[in-house]
Amino acid sequence: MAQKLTTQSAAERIIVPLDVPTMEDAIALVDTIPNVTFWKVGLELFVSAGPAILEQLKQRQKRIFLDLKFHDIPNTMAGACRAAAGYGVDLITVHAPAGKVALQAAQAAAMEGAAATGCASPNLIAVTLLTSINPRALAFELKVSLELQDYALQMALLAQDSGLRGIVCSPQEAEALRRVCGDEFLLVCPGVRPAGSAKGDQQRAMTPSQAIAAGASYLVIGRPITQAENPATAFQQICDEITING
Ligand SMILES: O=c1ccn([C@@H]2O[C@H](COP(=O)(O)O)[C@@H](O)[C@H]2O)c(=O)[nH]1
Repeated sequence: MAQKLTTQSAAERIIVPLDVPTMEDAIALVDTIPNVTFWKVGLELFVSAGPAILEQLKQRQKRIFLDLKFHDIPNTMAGACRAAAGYGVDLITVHAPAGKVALQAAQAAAMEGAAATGCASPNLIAVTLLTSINPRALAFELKVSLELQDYALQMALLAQDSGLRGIVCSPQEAEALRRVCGDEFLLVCPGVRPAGSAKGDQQRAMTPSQAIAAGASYLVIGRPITQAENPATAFQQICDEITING
């Protein structure tokens, strides 16, 4: 039976993305929600602010998910992961469809990059299928003939066979993937929406407590928190929802 979470342990399972255009906006947001312990730096902020934002987060003793979703040939993936691991971040993303040789090279290079800089090894995790893709887009735009759940499973197994520590997946696939990939494999789930909040571009969403019950290791929850009138209250309400309904 799943263990009941306390409010604090619920808070530690939520990663909040800093999807903002500047370093100043990012720092303001971090300081607005002091109870958030795990922040995600994605493409928008890293392209605009560079690695200096990672230093700011470390100074505040925050955990960091560097979500740059590398997808390239093996040599380039390896170089990017080696460099990213040198920042001393906790999680790094790549795309699973880059293929086994690229994923293995990325995993080995991340370990080398961490060792060379004396940083703790990051967990490299692979995006199975973006949570903005629905079954129709998978079939008719991406021309993938597998059912969405089967495709996500194949990508998860590819990541696991390549030696990665986990995946990014929708909470809708989490239960099946947890069953197949086992308890130690990290399932990091975006596409999480409290009941009644706008889905935006997320196509395969679940509520926070449903996602935890489905087996998610971490939830990535952005706009329902960061665009709320009071982000700290919105974060607290999500922690409470997980604690009460989980
Ligand atoms: O499949 C994926 C992979 C990454 N993301 C990222 O998660 C957050 C979600 O933000 P919301 O505001 O809660 O929608 C965002 O930074 C994405 O880049 C994802 O949504 N889906």
